[in-house]
Amino acid sequence: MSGPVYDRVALIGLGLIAGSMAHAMREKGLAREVVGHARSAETRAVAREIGLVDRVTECAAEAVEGADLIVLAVPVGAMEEVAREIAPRLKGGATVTDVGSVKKAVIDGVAPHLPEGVHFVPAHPLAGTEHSGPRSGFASLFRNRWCILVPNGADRAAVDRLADLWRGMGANVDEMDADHHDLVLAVTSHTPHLIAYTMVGVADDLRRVTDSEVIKYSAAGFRDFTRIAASDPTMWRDVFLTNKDATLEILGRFTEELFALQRAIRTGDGDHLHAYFTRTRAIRRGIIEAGQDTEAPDFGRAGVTR
Ligand SMILES: NC(=O)c1ccc[n+]([C@@H]2O[C@H](COP(=O)([O-])OP(=O)(O)OC[C@H]3O[C@@H](n4cnc5c(N)ncnc54)[C@H](O)[C@@H]3O)[C@@H](O)[C@H]2O)c1
Ligand SMILES: O=C(O)C(=O)C[C@]1(C(=O)O)C=C[C@@H](O)C=C1
Repeated sequence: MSGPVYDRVALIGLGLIAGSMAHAMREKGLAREVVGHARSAETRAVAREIGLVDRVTECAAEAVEGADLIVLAVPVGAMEEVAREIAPRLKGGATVTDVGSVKKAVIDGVAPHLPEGVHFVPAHPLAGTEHSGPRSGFASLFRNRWCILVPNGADRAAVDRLADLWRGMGANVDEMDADHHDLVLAVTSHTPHLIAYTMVGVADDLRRVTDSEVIKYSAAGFRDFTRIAASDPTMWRDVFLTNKDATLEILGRFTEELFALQRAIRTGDGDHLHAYFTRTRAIRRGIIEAGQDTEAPDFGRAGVTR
């Protein structure tokens, strides 16, 4: 990609995702100017200290003035409030996007506030870490990861331009409708996070029995759970409050399967357990063979046998 995709980009909320976008856009020269708004004086001070963006504003509406692309990078539950605040100052022809982990609730909250002539192209980069805040971003976060756009009838040229920005930051781009996105993410991200939170909570409840052994001897599986369970509480509270139906649907299925496995353990039904684990192992192997786990170590691929 050559040259900037947008002249001025405004980032609202300067945390992990906005910070990573700022680093990536700067590294690849994708925007002529990046303006950032943060609510707290502390975040604004850090953003200035590390030179995260070209200009930091105290007021969200001031940040979006004259911007060609406005990125809402706040927790899902704060999107509507921010949209209401910036709406009167948006430039005609500008594109508003968001990076929220849930799409239907964001569309319902944001779209009604945007004036005619402003394009709204919701997006969700499937990339993150358990860290948050203005120091947590890094330029390579989106490299070889998916970014899902949810155009919802938006102007084609505006959608394609946003797709160019995400590709410029290293992501692969796909499109989906909002309900489908929310169901897929309930399976691949939201419910797994809830399970990790629960498992770490259970271990913590048992800490008097196990002392610190759970942490000391934690094998890779539990260590991964603790990493996931360290994710931002505000962000995840909002995810579950706004993707309620899909998460409850998947949780219902999950508990049915869990009860079946629990029964197999109690009754000593080894065939059931073996057949189940064989099926799930094939799924992991399929992901690696399709080259869809870019972080899998080589020995993971080499270990795939039929
Ligand atoms: N962390 C991830 O793994 C990840 C991945 C993909 C998408 N997302 C989504 O991206 C969005 C941002 O997440 P993040 O990880 O960058 O979070 P973060 O906590 O690192 O940053 C969010 C920032 O928004 C600010 N904020 C909160 N309410 C605000 C308001 N009303 N006005 C202005 N600023 C406000 C917070 O102070 C914080 O600085 C969320 O909607 C999240 O669902 C997160
Ligand atoms: O790796 C992590 O820390 C993440 O959990 C990132 C993750 C995910 O579930 O994959 C979390 C939430 C997002 O909306 C997108 C990505």
